Amino acid sequence: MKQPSLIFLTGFSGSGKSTIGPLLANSLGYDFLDLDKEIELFAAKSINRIFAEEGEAHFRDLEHTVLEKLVGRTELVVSLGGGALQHNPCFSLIIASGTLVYLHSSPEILAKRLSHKTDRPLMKGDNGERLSKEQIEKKIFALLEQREPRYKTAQIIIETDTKRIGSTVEELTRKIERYVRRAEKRQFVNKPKKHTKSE
Ligand SMILES: Nc1ncnc2c1ncn2[C@@H]1O[C@H](COP(=O)(O)OP(=O)(O)O)[C@@H](O)[C@H]1O
Ligand SMILES: O=C(O)C1=C[C@@H](OP(=O)(O)O)[C@@H](O)[C@H](O)C1
Ligand SMILES: [Mg+2]
Repeated sequence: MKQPSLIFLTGFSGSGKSTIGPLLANSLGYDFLDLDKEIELFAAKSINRIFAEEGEAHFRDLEHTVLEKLVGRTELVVSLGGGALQHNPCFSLIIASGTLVYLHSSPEILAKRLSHKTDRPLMKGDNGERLSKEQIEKKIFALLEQREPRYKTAQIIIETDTKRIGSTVEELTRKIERYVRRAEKRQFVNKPKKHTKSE
């Protein structure tokens, strides 16, 4: 059953899911999980090593395995990895289980935030070499074109480029509280009535 208060944060690498997630959970009074961190605990190895030693397909299977353990929970914020929605079993599970929130950032801002990072295997060259900011921007444009359609299926979409992190958290808290209240009310109204013996 879909749990409106099970909040999934999606968006491209660098959009702020892992940074904003815990702050948002605290503001909502919810628990928080970072799916990448849960995968690293489950696999007992870093994401870079999973990609290097077992490949992206295995990483996507791990994403699904770990996601299955947390669906059904309520009052929880989950920061997804940037590619989770592209794997059909994960996408189906996420949209059936909770509320999807898309943190939208421009490719230019994403490239700026990612240009000094080494912990995103997909932002490296084919031989694992570091890329220039321009090469990263090119990769972002290509991947975003593939991924944006599923990001945009989110029930809540928020711009992060020009806002301070605190403002994004405040705006998201208001939007999510309003959305969850209305969704839970709809579920209550549509809930099949129990027939008493006298009827
Ligand atoms: N709204 C923001 N403004 C400025 N820097 C940000 C913002 N969101 C994230 N960052 C920075 O961008 C980098 C990536 O953020 P992160 O939360 O890891 O993104 P994701 O989990 O979506 O890949 C981090 O260094 C973080 O501090
Ligand atoms: O874009 C992707 O496919 C990925 C994004 C990463 O998470 P972040 O979005 O937190 O960087 C992590 O799941 C992995 O490196 C794959
Ligand atoms: Mg992250």
